[in-house]
Amino acid sequence: MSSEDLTISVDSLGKKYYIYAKPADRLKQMIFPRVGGLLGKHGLAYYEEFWALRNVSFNVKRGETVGIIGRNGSGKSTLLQMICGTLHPSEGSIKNHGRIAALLELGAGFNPEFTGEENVYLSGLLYGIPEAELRKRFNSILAFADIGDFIRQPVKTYSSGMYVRLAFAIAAHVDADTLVIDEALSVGDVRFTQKCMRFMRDFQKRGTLLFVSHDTTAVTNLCDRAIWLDQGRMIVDGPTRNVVEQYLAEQHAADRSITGESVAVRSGAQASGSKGISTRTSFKRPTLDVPVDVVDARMPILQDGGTRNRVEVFEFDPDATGSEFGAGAAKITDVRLLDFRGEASRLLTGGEVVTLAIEASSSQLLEAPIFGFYIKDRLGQRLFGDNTYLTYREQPMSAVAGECLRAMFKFRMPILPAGDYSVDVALATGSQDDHTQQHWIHDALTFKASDSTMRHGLVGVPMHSIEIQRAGA
Ligand SMILES: Nc1ncnc2c1ncn2[C@@H]1O[C@H](COP(=O)(O)OP(=O)(O)OP(=O)(O)O)[C@@H](O)[C@H]1O
Repeated sequence: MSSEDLTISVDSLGKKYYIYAKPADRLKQMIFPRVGGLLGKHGLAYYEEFWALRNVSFNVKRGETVGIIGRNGSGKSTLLQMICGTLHPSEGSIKNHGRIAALLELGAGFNPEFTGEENVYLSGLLYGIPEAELRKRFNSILAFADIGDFIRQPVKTYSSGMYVRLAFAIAAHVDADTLVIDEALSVGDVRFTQKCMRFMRDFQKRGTLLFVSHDTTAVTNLCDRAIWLDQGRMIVDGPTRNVVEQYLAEQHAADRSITGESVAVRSGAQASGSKGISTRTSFKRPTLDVPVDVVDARMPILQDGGTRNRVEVFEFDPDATGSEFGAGAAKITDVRLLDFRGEASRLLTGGEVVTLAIEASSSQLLEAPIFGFYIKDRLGQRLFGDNTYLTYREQPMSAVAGECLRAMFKFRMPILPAGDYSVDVALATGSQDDHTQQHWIHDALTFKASDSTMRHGLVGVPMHSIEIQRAGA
C-alpha cells in the first residue's frame, strides 16, 4: 500500500500510567526515584505500572470508516487521544496525514469561561481556518449546532447535549480529512443524532472516519471495518459484521459468567459438534392456514414477471454457518424457511407468508426455552426478528434431556431490496431480560433477494391496501 493511500498509521502503540497507592507515594517517587516503597511487580518503586494500551498496530486507508468497540476501560479513548495528538504515547508511533478534527470526551477542546461564539473562533483557528473564513462559516456552524442564544453564553453553562452540538458543528466545518468521534452521539437527542449520522454518511464520501461507540448497531451501520479492544489489547481487526458478532458473543459469555454459567464462544461451525446429531425428528406437518383475505391483493402483480421479488433460500448446513456460541444445554439441529404450503422451498417471494422452523435437541433438562431469530442484511444490520418468550411467558415449557423441539415463526416476508440476507437463530433459557444463550448460530440460513422493485429503505412492508381518495367522493 503506498503511503499516499494511508491516513493513519499506528505502530506498536502503548500508553503506560503509573499508579500510586497513595498521593504521598508520588512525591516520594519524585524525590527518591525508584528507591524504597512498595515491593510490587516493579521492584522497589513507589508505583505500579499500568498499561492502558499496548502493542496496538493498524493502518487506516484514505476514505475508510473504522469503528472502535470495547467495554468500558478497554483503551478506546486512550487510543483516539493519541491519534489526535492530545496524549503522548509511552511507546510506539503514530503517523497522520491530513487534518484531523476530533470530538473527544466532553470537556476537552473548549475554554469553559469563553462563550460558544468565542470558542468557535478559538477552535477554528486551532484547526488552521483563517478568521475571515470562520466569519463566513459562522452562520452555518450556528445553524448546525442549533443552540439559539446560548451561543453568547459561556460554555460552562451548557448542558452536555449543547456542548456536543457545538463541538460537532465546529468539527463539521473545518475541512477535516479525518474525523474522529468518541461516543459523541450518546448525549444528543434523536434529531441531533440523525443530523450527525447524515453528516457522517456524507463525510464518508470524501473523508476518513474513526468512530468509537458502545452502540454496535451504529457501528455496524456506519463502518466497513471495526477494531475490538479489550484491556488495552487489540483482539480483532476486520469486517465490522464479524467483529461485532464476536464482541457481542463474548459479552454475553462474560455477563453469564457473573452468574456462574459458562457460555462457550466458537468461531466458525467446524467446532460446533452439531454434526452427528440427528436432524430427522418427527414433527407433525405444519398447518399453514393463511386466511385468504390477508393475502395482499397485489401479490399476483408482485409475482408477475419483472416486478417479482424473488427470495432464493440456501439450505441449512451446520458446517457452513457463521460463528456460534452458547452454554451447550441444547443444539440447534435444523433451520428451514417454509413456503405458504409448508414446504421447504428454495424459492420464496417477498410479500408471501412464510414459516421459519428452528429445530433443536436438548442434552440436559431445559427450563423455559426461548427460541428466537433475526433477519440481517449484508452488513449485519438486524432488520427484524422475534422470539417465543411472550407466547410462553405464563406457561413456560420445559424439555428433558434428549428431547427435540421445534419452533415455528409464521410471518409475511417483507419485500426486500435485492441483495444477500442471513438468519441468526438462537435457543436460550430463562426470561427476556435474564437468559442464557444455549446455542446461537450466526447466519444459520442465507438467502438472496432479487428482481426487487424496492430501491430504498431496508425492508418493504407489504401493504394491506393502497388507494387514492377524492375529497367529497
Ligand atoms: N490518567 C490516567 N491515569 C491512570 N489510568 C488511566 C488514566 N486515563 C485512563 N486510565 C485507564 O486506562 C484504561 C483505558 O481507559 P480509556 O478511557 O481509554 O477506556 P475506554 O475504552 O475509552 O473506556 P470508556 O468506554 O469507559 O470510555 C482504563 O482502565 C482507565 O482507568
